[in-house]
Amino acid sequence: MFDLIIKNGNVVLRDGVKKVDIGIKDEKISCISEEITDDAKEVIDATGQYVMPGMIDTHVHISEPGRTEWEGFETGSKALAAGGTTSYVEMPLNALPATVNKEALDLKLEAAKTQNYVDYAFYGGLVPDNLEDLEGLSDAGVLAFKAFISNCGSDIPDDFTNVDDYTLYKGMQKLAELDQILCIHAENPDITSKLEAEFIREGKTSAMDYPDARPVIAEVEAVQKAILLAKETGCKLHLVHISTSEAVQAILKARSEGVDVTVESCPHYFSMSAEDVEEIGAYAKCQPPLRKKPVQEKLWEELLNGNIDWLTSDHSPCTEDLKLEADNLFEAWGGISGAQNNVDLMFDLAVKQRGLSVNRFVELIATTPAERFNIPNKGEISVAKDADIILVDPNQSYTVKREDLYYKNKHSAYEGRNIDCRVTKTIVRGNVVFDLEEGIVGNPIGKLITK
Ligand SMILES: NC(=O)NC(NC(N)=O)C(=O)[O-]
Ligand SMILES: [Zn+2]
Ligand SMILES: [Zn+2]
Repeated sequence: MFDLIIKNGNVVLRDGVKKVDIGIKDEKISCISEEITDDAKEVIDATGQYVMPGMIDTHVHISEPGRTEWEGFETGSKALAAGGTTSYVEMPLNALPATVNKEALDLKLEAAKTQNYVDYAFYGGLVPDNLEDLEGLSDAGVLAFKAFISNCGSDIPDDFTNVDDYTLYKGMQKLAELDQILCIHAENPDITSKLEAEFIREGKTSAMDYPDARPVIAEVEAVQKAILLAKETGCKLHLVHISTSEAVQAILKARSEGVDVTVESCPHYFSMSAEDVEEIGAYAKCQPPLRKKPVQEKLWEELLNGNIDWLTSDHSPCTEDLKLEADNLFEAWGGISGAQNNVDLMFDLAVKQRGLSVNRFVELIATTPAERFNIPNKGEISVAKDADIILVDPNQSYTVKREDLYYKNKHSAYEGRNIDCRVTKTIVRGNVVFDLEEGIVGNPIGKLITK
């Protein structure tokens, strides 16, 4: 007797898409077979839909505690569930205090405990003056670490701060010893902050000016620095939200020379360009910036050629006033609320419109991040793995509407956009947590994942 059987779906397995049934028992996938006729407490008919592992979103900012008016674990994890994410890793910045020592992590753990609808894990931060705290964070189970080679732009005392070169060097040495991955936001802070100031002085603050104030070279230079230090220290490196082909190429070159480095990008870099920001406005502002069309097209080539390892949302929410009340785009909060539209949007754009294979898509959203972050029980539909499964209907279309968003602040750069694909069910360890008809189902059953 199974707890749940998913029947008749096009199941995305490692070696191809197959029409098979999936039997789930005690939160795990216990049987995959052409036809399962056994009894089950519940049967889901997935005819006409893809059945794939849920997204593992390794880049989410939930700002709780401390900035709960921006986002919280309950609302954020509901949005993730509704968008087809079954696990996420929470960034060490935007909450107050930032997650840069064990005490701050404990506050996160306490706040997260009873509110998550999907499984979750945490990053620790690497900031100036916390070299002594890295081991404690590692021992407490953070999945990886995060640093900024970029301006964090906050002078609030408990907020996150970017690393200086000394901290980066010493931190990487320490993280190599601890066998931890360091994830880096890479944009040269000197170039970007001084260029931005210059552009503002000259009144050049349009959507098309913004990427020029944070130019491609700022990303490439910071990526090169990170690579150089990773090579020297032996630290495992991951570059987050990469926005340019040039940076991807630098990473590929380093990997071919033996550096242990991976790279992510985000749906917004593929779904919107600087030209679109002119219409959408500050909702679509982020760092690194959305690029102009020709730059974006080169990033698309990298994705389609298999050169980007995985996709993340970089869900970086805020209250609406920080988007709307800024004097100009340069002053608005940089961060896009995107947790709820990753799977459907990218399936539409990459698989349906540009011919990416469904198997490659699943590697990008689930299999590769699970392997890189060493989450051995997730990321794949195979026997004995956690039953973290989503149903994706490639034949449904819908328009993104404010009232359907679960975010604490219901704004999105995608509001009004039509998406030709839809997540219809999200299942976390065998529990349906989202159903298109019913919305969020049941209680917050999300569990902590530790290293
Ligand atoms: N403080 C942030 O959340 N920053 C984030 N903001 C973006 N991406 O615009 C990020 O990941 O850098
Ligand atoms: Zn970042
Ligand atoms: Zn981020």
